[in-house]
Amino acid sequence: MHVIYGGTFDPIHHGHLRLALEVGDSLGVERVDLVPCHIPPHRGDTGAGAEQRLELIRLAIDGESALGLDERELRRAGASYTADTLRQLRSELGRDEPLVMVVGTDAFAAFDRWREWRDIPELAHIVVVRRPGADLAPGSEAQRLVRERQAQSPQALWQQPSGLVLELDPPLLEISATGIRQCIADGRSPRYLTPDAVWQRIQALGLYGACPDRRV
Ligand SMILES: Nc1ncnc2c1ncn2[C@@H]1O[C@H](COP(=O)(O)OP(=O)(O)OP(=O)(O)O)[C@@H](O)[C@H]1O
Ligand SMILES: O=C(O)c1ccc[n+]([C@@H]2O[C@H](COP(=O)([O-])O)[C@@H](O)[C@H]2O)c1
Repeated sequence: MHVIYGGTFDPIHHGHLRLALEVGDSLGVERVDLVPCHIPPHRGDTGAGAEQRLELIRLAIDGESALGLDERELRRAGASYTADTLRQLRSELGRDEPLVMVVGTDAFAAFDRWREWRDIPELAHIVVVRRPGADLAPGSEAQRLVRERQAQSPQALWQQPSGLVLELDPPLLEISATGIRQCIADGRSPRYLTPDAVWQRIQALGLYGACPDRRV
């Protein structure tokens, strides 16, 4: 089974890292690959450039064998559409290997606005992680997909290559990249929200309004 977890990761934080470990444990896989967006299709400019976000992820997962980094979206020009990423992976993995994408309910709520979203369940399973305050709207396409394709257990995802939606409700850390960017812009330290190595590099690069001369 191949598991990917996509995001803007602007910047990566302990909420992302913890979630990836929780999902990997629940599914029984050895590794979850983080897939940073190059150009997010759905939001404005990022605070840090693609290569900078990538560098921060490398620092965050250094020495952690349960987390990997898949750089394919950064190597592709233009907006990073998930359907393109899954299609590429499917052709590499062959048609029988289970492929899983992980997404929080905040991002999945707008699933029917993703490019070629109807193709995605044919390419991969979807693990939807329930995030507090981001329930799927009743009657939405996202909720319909969860109902119609619901997997009864993580084991079910091992039995077929794609097509199921598994809801997970692991303990989550209430951390957001927006909160971290705001904290730094306000001149406060985001320590303990993101790995120390990430925060040190953010300061050294002066990202998100961090002042390189005033290390905290
Ligand atoms: N604290 C968290 N715990 C679990 N999942 C999270 C957490 N933060 C983000 N996610 C999930 O990680 C994926 C990537 O999220 P993203 O990179 O947008 O992070 P974010 O912290 O939500 O960023 P921003 O605040 O800029 O929107 C999404 O599927 C999102 O639901
Ligand atoms: O493919 C799309 O059209 C699409 C639209 C919105 C979001 N996504 C993906 O959803 C993932 C989470 O997005 P975000 O905004 O929470 O970082 C990330 O991998 C995005 O590429 C993908």
